[in-house]
Amino acid sequence: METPDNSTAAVKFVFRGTLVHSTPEEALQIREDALLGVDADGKIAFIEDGKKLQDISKSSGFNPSAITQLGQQEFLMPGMIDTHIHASQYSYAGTALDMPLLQWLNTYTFPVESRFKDLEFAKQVYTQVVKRTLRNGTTTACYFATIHTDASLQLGRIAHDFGQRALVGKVCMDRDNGVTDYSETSQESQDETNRFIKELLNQKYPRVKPVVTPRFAPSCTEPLLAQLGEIAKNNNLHIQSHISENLEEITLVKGLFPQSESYTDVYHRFNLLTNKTVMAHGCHLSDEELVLFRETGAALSHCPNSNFSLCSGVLNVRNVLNHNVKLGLGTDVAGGYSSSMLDAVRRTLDASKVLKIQDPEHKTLSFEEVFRLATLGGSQALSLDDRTGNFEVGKDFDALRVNVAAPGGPIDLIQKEKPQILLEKFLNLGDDRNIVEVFVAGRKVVPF
Ligand SMILES: O=c1[nH]c(=O)c2nc[nH]c2[nH]1
Ligand SMILES: [Zn+2]
Repeated sequence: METPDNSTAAVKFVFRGTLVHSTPEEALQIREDALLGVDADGKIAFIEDGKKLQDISKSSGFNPSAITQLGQQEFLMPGMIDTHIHASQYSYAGTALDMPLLQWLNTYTFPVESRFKDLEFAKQVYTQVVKRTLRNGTTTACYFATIHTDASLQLGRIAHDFGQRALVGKVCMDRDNGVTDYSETSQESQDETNRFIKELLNQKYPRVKPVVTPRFAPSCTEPLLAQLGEIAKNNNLHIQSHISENLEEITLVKGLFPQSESYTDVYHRFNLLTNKTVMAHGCHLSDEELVLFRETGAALSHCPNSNFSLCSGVLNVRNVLNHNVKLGLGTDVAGGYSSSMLDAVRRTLDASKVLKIQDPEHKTLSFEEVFRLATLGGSQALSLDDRTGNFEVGKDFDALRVNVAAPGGPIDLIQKEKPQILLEKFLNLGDDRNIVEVFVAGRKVVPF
């Protein structure tokens, strides 16, 4: 009698059906009638042709009858990666979109964020945002919390408990912003950042990590930026912030940092641009600044809903990609009003078309390219592409099971469609009703 090969004996479950994902070479790669096996560690054990079922089941030691067969209108795709979202702003998502950035921060954002010293309030909002984003298919989120260490730690715990992969940032801001009850001294900001990092790392959550988070240059003094650069370097941590979102902000930065050659140079001088840095927006960056991004390996998070909602600007994604700068998509809740990465996909396509309207020579993004930005691009922007972002043997199984014709869902299919059309319809018309299951590292995290 044949014995199963031990090296692949630990296959936990297998899907058979259509896979759609991206590679660096191909924005959309489709595999029909594929077999995808997931091992006990939640990693992709094999991806094979469905016709090889008998051979693979023998060599991998699983029973062919235990396979989950996907339906005609279903496919598996990689989980989506939100490279920039303020968990602490979720309570007012969908409102307060009537002002430009700096006024918006003082009027709406800082007063709401100051409420997160109340751990009960924090728990309520953070539980809702983690559940909502998971339901929307966000398997990895890069979160801003607030200045409050204990509430930020709680966000890390909630993401871990629900099984979301997350980077969590305790926000740092030591410049007076005129809002009582929402500021910290430089010393507090440093000490609390160190405590946050230590306590979060001590939890040993496998998929939730701290990210050093200067809010943006106008919120931070030079000594604090310098300290945060040191902390990130000494602990080999991710870094996130905002850059070049609107013109008034850029003028403010010029006045606050007269020694710096550009907004990008402010962060560069304090060692805050690394290959583990992700900066939100960048709508108004010059080509020279994009070169600095590429040279340092720093990434951009494109947040088009926010850029439209706060009338900040329109990022030229094509130009960023032509500069070989890593780029992912972000919802930027609550400057962006939607917590769904499907919305980020649609707004990215809209932004690209706005540029085309302004300049007929502009080469618009295809839906396949934007699909890649929402998945593989995000994982590259967060330097997590060795773990997630697409379907490769050895990567974690972070995936969405999508049913384009889900009963009661928003899409009517009139006829049998090819996988490429099914994906396009889902990206443009779908919502959480179409996302029937969500997996992170092989664990089914939706339905809860
Ligand atoms: O969109 C944004 N949201 C914020 O909370 C923020 N803070 C600084 N810059 C910001 N931009
Ligand atoms: Zn933001």
